[in-house]
Amino acid sequence: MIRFEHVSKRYADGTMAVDDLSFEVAAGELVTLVGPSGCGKTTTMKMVNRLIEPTSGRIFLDGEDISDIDPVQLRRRIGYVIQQVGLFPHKTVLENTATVPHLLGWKKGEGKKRAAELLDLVGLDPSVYGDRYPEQLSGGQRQRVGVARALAADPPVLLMDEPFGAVDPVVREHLQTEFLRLQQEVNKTVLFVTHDIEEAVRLGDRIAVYGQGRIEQYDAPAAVLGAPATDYVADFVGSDRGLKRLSVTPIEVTDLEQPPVVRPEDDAKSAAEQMRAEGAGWAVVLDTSGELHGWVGAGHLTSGTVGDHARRMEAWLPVGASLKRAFSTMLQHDAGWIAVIDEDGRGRFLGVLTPGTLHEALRRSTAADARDIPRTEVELESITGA
Ligand SMILES: Nc1ncnc2c1ncn2[C@@H]1O[C@H](COP(=O)(O)OP(=O)(O)OP(=O)(O)O)[C@@H](O)[C@H]1O
Repeated sequence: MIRFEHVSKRYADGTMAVDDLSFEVAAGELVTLVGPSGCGKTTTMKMVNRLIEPTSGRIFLDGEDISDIDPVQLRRRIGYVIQQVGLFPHKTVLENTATVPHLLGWKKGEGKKRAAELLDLVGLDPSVYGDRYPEQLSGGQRQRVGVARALAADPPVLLMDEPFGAVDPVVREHLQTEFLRLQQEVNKTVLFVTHDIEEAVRLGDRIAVYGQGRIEQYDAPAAVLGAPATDYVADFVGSDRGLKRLSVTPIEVTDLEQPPVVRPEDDAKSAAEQMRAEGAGWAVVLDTSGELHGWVGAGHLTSGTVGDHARRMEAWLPVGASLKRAFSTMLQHDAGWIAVIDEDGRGRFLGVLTPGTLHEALRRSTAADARDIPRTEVELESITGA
């Protein structure tokens, strides 16, 4: 969808902002550009909508060389969101959002209708916020209007330059979560500039880690964290990259252990014998439909049925949740294991994750496999990254 071919940019004063850049962003992909200040991220982005012209090399949009496209036409295909938002102070939120449809000559009613839909989509009720002026909004709300406005003409491509940079960390995380949900719906091709590796990892399908004017690594978040291509990247992602990687590695069914399973109606004493025979101190209690009922310790099973002694299972997660959530759930409930259930919300029990299997799951890192690195070769300092 977007392809850079040997693109360089040297400014008039001789600064080499971007040096022989080649990379490709697939349709519907969200790529984060991350790196220290001055490494050329913004220059890269502004070359896509021709706010800056490259000194050499070519950029293609959907196979078309963008230097052959009229800049005004080009920008209609590309939404642009920046940190300072740039809302018009004397226009209402609804008018601001309808700016591009208005410029495109849509009928007034159609533009406003579309603007209202988009405000809704970014979590701002148009009946509450539509008639306000930008100064009557919080920083986070203004950013949302910026995103809505960029989406108004439904461009296939979005360029976002530190769009959530000016808000506090809590609002920022909230905006990130909302944006990820929005992206699932609108499925744009997105270039997203940030200097925050956490944000890059959280949002990106792929991350381009910039050194000075160059991309040092272009890979999935788990690969960047699990197998940094250079010392520079390792340094940039931080010594706690093992921890960060927990948040981008999902629990998979193959990670799970299968503990002994008993039923609520089972006789307690025979269940205890069965568990001892298997060398297990506890078992998972499932009802007949395979749903998680709770758990039970062998030591309690002295009389009656298993159901009389079963305890509620507090520590559980759906499959696909991140290993970070798994670890955090273990800590929260002071649990040595957590139950993992079906994603569909019907609660079918799939197995348990223990600290040992969690560690293994982190080792197997899908990204390491994708890069043909044998799992056992993936360096893993420890899950605390020490
Ligand atoms: N118009 C310009 N003329 C000369 N040099 C420039 C110009 N614009 C940017 N630069 C320089 O080019 C380099 C790359 O700048 P760019 O804005 O692309 O970096 P960045 O990675 O986006 O940085 P930041 O995270 O601080 O926004 C920097 O050294 C910067 O000083």
